[in-house]
Amino acid sequence: MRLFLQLLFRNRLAGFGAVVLGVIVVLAVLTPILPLHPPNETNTANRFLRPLSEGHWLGTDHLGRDLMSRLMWGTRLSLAVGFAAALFAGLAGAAIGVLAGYFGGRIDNVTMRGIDMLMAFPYILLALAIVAVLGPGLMNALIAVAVVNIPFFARNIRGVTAGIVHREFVDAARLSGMGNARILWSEVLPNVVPVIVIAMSTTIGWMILETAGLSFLGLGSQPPQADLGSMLGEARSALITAPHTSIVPGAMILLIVMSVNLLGDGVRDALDPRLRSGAPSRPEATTRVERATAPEATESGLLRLDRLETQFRIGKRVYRAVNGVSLNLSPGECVGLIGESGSGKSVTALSVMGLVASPPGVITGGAVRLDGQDLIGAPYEMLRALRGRRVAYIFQDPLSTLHPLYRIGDQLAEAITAHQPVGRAAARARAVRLLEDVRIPNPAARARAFPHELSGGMRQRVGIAMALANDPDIIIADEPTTALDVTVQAQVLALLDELRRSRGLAILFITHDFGVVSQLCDRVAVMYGGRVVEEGPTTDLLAAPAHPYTRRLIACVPELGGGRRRLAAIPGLPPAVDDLPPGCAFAPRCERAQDACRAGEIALAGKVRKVRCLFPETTP
Ligand SMILES: Nc1ncnc2c1ncn2[C@@H]1O[C@H](COP(=O)(O)OP(=O)(O)OP(=O)(O)O)[C@@H](O)[C@H]1O
Repeated sequence: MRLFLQLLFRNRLAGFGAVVLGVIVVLAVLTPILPLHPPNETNTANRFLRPLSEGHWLGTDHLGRDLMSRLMWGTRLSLAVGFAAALFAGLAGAAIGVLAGYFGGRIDNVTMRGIDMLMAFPYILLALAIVAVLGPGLMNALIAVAVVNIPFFARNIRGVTAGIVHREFVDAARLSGMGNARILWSEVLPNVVPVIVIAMSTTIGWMILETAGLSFLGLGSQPPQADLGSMLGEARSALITAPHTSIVPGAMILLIVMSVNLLGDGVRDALDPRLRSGAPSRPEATTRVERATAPEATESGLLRLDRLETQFRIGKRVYRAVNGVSLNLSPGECVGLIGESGSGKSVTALSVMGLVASPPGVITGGAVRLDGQDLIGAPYEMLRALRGRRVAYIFQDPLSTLHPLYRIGDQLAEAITAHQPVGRAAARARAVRLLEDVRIPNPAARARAFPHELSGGMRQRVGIAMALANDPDIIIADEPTTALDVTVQAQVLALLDELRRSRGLAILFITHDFGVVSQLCDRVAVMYGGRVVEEGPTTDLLAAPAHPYTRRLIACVPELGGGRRRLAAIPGLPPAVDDLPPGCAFAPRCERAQDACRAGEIALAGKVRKVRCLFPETTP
């Protein structure tokens, strides 16, 4: 709740809306005890008094009634009707939507066709028809406004529910023996409630306006009772001679609807978890760069990362995800980047092509040089031309990177035409050849399949084919085999190794599996708390790890046939990157740590074997 309020008030307009609406609601609630004239007390001798007249701050109307009093009572009524209509429409629409989306089939068909019929009538005409049948009156206006808004909620919620019911956690609930009612209550509803709240918060303003509209036409509140719409309706005839009688209720409607809408937008942004980590704005096309100067190039290489720093800034917190990483990748070389979850491997990889989402990501220092050319801060068009063509990515879960509604052949062809001026037929033929290259059986037929029709291993091969589509020089593979079983994993690794050798590809391979590293990588860099703590040729590093963290990490790996060896889990937890300790980040978990380790910066020392440790296990 605190986080929600923080996010809400970080959006200044939403905060303004909340304050204005809060004041109006408090005044409306307190109206019966405020020292006001009775709202319906007429005094024709005092007709159309101007604002700031004695005893009547806002003046009087055509019957001499105090406008301030009528405004407060009218606001109270309009707010109550607007909120009640939104609540009614929201609950009824959500109930219909959840049931239709969850049960699908005939229930969905019947209810949604009914909803379609309601939507086929012009909105206001339907409201007028309902009031005509029920008769004029505020309660009937409320019912009419609520009913015409039910389809909006029903359709929205039905769509969200239909998307949720096929998700794995709902299947798991079914498998665990839960009944429909329990699944609806504990699995579906919690996912739908934020959508209902968001839809309600953004429609309350409309409902207040619509009720005011019906009252304006004489179909809502009936004299002498005042709501904002009926006040406007009564003031219509004196619009020119006594404009304040219209301006007062009109300004209040404007204030209420504006503040409700601003607040509703803020609630929507604050409830949307995707917007929580960043300002409610569109992500930038490349990662934002706030770098003072680029460091001097120290070594040459195909891809060279020099003291790269990437942070996430969320409110006042700064997460130093990548904290001065240097790496070198030569043509045909495979470098492994290994470390515990959260050590900054993926953010390092994404920073290379400016793919870290901004906000909240910012590259604050260092350089990424491709053939000597610095890519940090490069124009978007240049990065776009390089992405996929010179540097391609393979991600862990191909199901989330492949478009579910397009055939894989078409997606591959699209990746090709994004960078190469070839026709559709040539791109399709090349797509089939790529599938063949990654050893997919019957590639021509498979090119016509959708991603969900392939097995996990095959999907990952498609991911590799996609990365190869434009003959890149470098592939950055972010845990491409983690989701696969060991046999498929071995096949995919063998394929990557073969492709590397046959095409001279350089590979940056991110993993937390030393077995994979030893199979594939020439060199390996170990990351901890956003920094490289050890680096060197794979065989040397595995045979004699120098950093205590590397040694402990290797000791965590179970060995087949290794007897009843005790698995040594590393005590403690990885550091929070928004609160890194001074000195060595591993010191709090290290049995060799001494005071000097906590005193200050420790350099990555060495030439071929490098280690960032004052008391290494072995001298590299
Ligand atoms: N959008 C974000 N907002 C805030 N912090 C983030 C965001 N993305 C990543 N981080 C933080 O950056 C740090 C590095 O994350 P990263 O994804 O690079 O870790 P990783 O080593 O690749 O882990 P894994 O092996 O689990 O993928 C983590 O502490 C993570 O919490």
